[in-house]
Amino acid sequence: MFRGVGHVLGGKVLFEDVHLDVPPGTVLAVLGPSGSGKSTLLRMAAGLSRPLTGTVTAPRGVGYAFAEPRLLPWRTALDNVVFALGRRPRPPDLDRGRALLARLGLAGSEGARPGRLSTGMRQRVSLARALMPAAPLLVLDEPTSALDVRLREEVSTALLALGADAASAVLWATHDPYEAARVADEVLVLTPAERPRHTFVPLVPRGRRTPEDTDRAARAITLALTGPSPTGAYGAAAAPYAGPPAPDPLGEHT
Ligand SMILES: Nc1ncnc2c1ncn2[C@@H]1O[C@H](COP(=O)(O)OP(=O)(O)OP(=O)(O)O)[C@@H](O)[C@H]1O
Repeated sequence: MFRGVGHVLGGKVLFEDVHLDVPPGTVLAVLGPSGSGKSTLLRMAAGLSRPLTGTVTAPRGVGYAFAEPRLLPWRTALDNVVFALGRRPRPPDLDRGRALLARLGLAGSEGARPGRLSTGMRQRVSLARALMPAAPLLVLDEPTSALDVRLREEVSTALLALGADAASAVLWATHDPYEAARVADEVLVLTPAERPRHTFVPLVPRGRRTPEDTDRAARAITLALTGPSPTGAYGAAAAPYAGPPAPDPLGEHT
């Protein structure tokens, strides 16, 4: 997907020589301090902008949930969701749209316009819209940032079931190391250090991950975000995680 990608914005080098692949059915979480380039990298992955150096191969279909919901205010929640198809919705499309909204806790709000919804509800409508096309690439820019703790867990579980477990490749930007450690198969940290500008944190496959693995990985990610030597810090903690990701036995591929 990314081959030797580097980018500069406003005179600041955001990343350089990034190589990454996100296989179908897996989640790559992207973390980094505010302004480190997460959204920029996500837009490139979707083919919405070009890198200064290197190449990006974007798939044909992309479901994208931007950091701000960007809903059409004159359309209902359901109309906003099915709008993602870019064609006149058929009855099965409307059924799928309703089911996605229900899965994200919005049953009963299908007919509401965005102005009548809370910030967290609008965020979930935008997530349902991104899921609607069941695209090969799902890009989620801080998808749970407007949700309370309980909803964060519920919505991230639903996103995994409807995204990665349905065979999409998922790019998921977040500020939360614990969320990344729970949902991702691999983590890309845009580091505040000058060198390296980015580091990858591999994780125990989701189907085999214990709560202790998640806690350990969250600490490793936090170290990568803050520590001067992320590779060294993770190296010690990472030994039990080594090995390629195995298929998630809980995943229901359709
Ligand atoms: N159009 C632009 N022109 C110049 N600089 C820009 C432009 N867009 C973004 N930037 C800068 O690029 C950097 C990366 O921005 P980006 O939105 O990708 O960061 P981010 O990691 O997603 O941040 P946040 O966590 O705050 O959402 C920032 O320093 C930002 O100021």
